[in-house]
Amino acid sequence: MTKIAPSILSADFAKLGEEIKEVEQAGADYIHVDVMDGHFVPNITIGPLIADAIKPITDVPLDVHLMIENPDVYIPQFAKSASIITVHQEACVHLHRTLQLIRSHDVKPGVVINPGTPAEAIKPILTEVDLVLLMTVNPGFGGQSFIHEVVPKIAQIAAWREEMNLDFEIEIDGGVNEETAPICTENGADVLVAGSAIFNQSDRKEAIDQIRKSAEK
Ligand SMILES: O=C(CO)[C@@H](O)[C@H](O)COP(=O)(O)O
Ligand SMILES: [Fe+2]
Repeated sequence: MTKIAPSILSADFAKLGEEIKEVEQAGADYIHVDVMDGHFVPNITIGPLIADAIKPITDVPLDVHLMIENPDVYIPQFAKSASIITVHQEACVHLHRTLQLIRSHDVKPGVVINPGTPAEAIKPILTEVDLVLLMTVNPGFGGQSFIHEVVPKIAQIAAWREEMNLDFEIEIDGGVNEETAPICTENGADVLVAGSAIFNQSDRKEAIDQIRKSAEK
């Protein structure tokens, strides 16, 4: 079954705990936590203190998406609450070492690439990851439109996974909704991040069910 990871970037931060409980009860598979530093991307969001505060209120694994420069400095802090930590290839000078650092903290390592980065940039480290996250928007903000030109990269990563006999998950992030979800899964995606398509709806269960149903059509 397709996994759904609600991005709390689009939640109401004044009642974040309730928002997380609601998507947990609605069947969320991961809670997607977007961490932005105002340098790697032009926005500032959540730090480790918020991730620590969320952790004890939910049984859903935290999928922490680091959109920050020098992620190595902050990995030990996020490792206290995260089940998965993803780092951008574009932000890592020593990507292989950073992925090993994440695993050394007993957290699943994942790698992310922006829409403008070719799949080839991460081929040499696919053996090191539990998850590949493909951005279908330029990172920094929720509510943007899905960039369709990324779709062939989903299929490419899925093909390499099979050829190399690996079993990492493929996650898609940005502009995922009922219309774009099936395009992702048809091409090999296992996990769909959705922020505005879930939190902008009053009935979060209905929103998650609809995305999952259309993803599996
Ligand atoms: O990482 C990011 C944005 O940089 C995402 O996780 C967004 O938060 C997804 O939001 P929607 O496009 O689903 O509204
Ligand atoms: Fe994200």
